Amino acid sequence: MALATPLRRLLPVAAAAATAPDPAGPSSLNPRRALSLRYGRLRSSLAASPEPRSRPLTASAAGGGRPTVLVTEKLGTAGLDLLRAFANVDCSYELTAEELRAKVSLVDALVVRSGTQVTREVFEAARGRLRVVGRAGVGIDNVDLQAATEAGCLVVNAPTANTVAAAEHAVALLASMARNVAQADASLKAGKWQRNKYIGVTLVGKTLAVLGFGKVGSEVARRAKGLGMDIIAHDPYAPVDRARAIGVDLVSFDEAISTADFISLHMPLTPSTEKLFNDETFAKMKKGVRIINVARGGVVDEEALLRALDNGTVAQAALDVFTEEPPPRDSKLVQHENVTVTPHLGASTTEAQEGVAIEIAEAVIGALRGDLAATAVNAPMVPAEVLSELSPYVVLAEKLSRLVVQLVAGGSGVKVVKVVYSSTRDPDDLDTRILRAMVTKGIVEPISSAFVNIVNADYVAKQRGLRIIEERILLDGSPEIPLDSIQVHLTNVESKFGGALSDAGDIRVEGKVKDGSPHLTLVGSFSVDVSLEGNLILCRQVDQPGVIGKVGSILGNMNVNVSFMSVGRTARGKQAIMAIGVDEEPEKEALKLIGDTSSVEEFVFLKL
Ligand SMILES: NC(=O)C1=CN([C@@H]2O[C@H](COP(=O)(O)OP(=O)(O)OC[C@H]3O[C@@H](n4cnc5c(N)ncnc54)[C@H](O)[C@@H]3O)[C@@H](O)[C@H]2O)C=CC1
Ligand SMILES: O=C(O)C(=O)COP(=O)(O)O
Repeated sequence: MALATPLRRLLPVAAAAATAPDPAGPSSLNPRRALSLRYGRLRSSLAASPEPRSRPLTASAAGGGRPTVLVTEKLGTAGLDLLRAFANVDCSYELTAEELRAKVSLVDALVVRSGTQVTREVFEAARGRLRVVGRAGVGIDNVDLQAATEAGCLVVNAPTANTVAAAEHAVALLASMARNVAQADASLKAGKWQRNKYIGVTLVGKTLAVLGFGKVGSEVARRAKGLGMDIIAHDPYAPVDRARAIGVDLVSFDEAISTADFISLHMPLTPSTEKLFNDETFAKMKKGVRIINVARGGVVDEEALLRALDNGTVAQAALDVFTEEPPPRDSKLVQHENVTVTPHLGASTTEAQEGVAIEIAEAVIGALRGDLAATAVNAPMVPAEVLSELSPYVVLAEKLSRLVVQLVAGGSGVKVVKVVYSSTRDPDDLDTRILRAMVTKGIVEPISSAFVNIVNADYVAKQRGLRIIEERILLDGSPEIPLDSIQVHLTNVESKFGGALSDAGDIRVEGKVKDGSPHLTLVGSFSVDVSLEGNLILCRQVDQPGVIGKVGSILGNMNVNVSFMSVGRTARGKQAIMAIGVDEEPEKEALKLIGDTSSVEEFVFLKL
């Protein structure tokens, strides 16, 4: 079975890592990244930029050291071992909502299953410290994703390790419902022998409609085919080819529910699937239909199901999930004689729980280290190869943006940022979402208390009324190198350094990656070439002998080490810009002396 393979390969490797944690850090703990579709390291994508305002995910908010992970529901031991090798782990089960809110501000990551409601109040109570929520399973309907995104908190799930378990449980419910296994078992244990009462129905030749033809749904279809059933499926987003390959016809919702003898639900709970099964839809079903729900209770209007069971439209139902979990003790649905129930056991096999625990532990550790998780639910999914290729440009985009925003004269209010990418690559071959996020980070963080990362960049930009316009210049040449240069323009703002204005009146800077590190290559209309490291002084002067020496001596006399210097001029004897990289921040006195130097017309000190 295709789905079993990654899991089989994962378990021995991860178990070895768990027994022999790498003392140097968790880098050896994530071998699976190479096996499945994982995403490469990208420190600044999540937080780890060198600026003090950023909060590296590895450091606890209490001041460095190991991060702290709160686990609120039972997790497989191999996953816990992985977490413990990397972080302080607090396993506190069955917390009340109030207890969870009290604890969450003390942790960097939270690991939950379906039983913990991670609400907006939880994110608010975290007061910015919580960086990652790991959902050890598939459904993330118990996590307020919008609130997580606004808080810049990454949500990751473990989408593959429990697929087979959920599919097997659906098939178990299908067969036991058809043969009244649970009811007959209870009857016999109560001392009865009711062979006539528990006559069942056969599965062979019956039509099963799979609603939601994703990972679990397609595995259910595969298995039910083996039982001799005819399978149809409805899923507005499923590829026809995948269905055809398993011998399943994709049909409309109405056709699926009106022709099926059995209906198995496998879609997520979302606003559009909530109570999708209601009086109206039950009325369209074949009389005597049987329903299995291993997805989410909320996709069914439970009152309507009860009515459909009572009037015989639905002959039987098998339910693993409920709108409210656990359901009320006196729930008429749970007590109904034609309903078979299990307490949300779909993912509960030993194998699935170990797999899920490892899958989520790896995702949480990766996220805390600053990797982009493959299973991020509220961040753009950028493949590993793309990330590793773009990583120097990610640094460049952020540095250029940090620099350009410092050139704005106070009170101008940045509203529009134009980012121009020059590349030999076709636009379809260059994914710039991560670069755009870093531009937002670079623009917003120096001028506000906001913390921006890949998770919340677009949200923060929108909230602040900041428009990021991306443009492309297609260059001739080989597409091996993803980008030649990045320009960042700020339009409709005044600059405190006139030399940074382009002919169009925008503040404009351009950078390139040289030998893997970011360089500033253009300021306004002046070509320069300085490494974007440390701090930078930009001076505009009339090009004439001696100016460089004078400024250099002022810095030298003040013990400020010059790391780079580059001069760009329009023409000999005309305007020039001197870009000086300095390791230390010069004293005010030194800056004043630079300003007083004859021929220096303006200057600005910038922190990168
Ligand atoms: N009972 C349990 O313990 C478990 C429950 N689940 C639940 O099963 C569900 C499916 O899980 P996976 O297959 O892993 O997810 P998946 O994301 O692979 O598949 C879900 C499918 O539902 C489809 N879908 C979305 N809206 C739909 C609609 N209106 N009508 C029909 N199809 C629609 C999607 O296109 C997707 O193909 C989730 O709700 C998950 O939480 C999963 C594992 C264990
Ligand atoms: O993975 C899912 O969506 C599940 O429903 C499993 O939930 P659980 O982790 O067993 O609480």
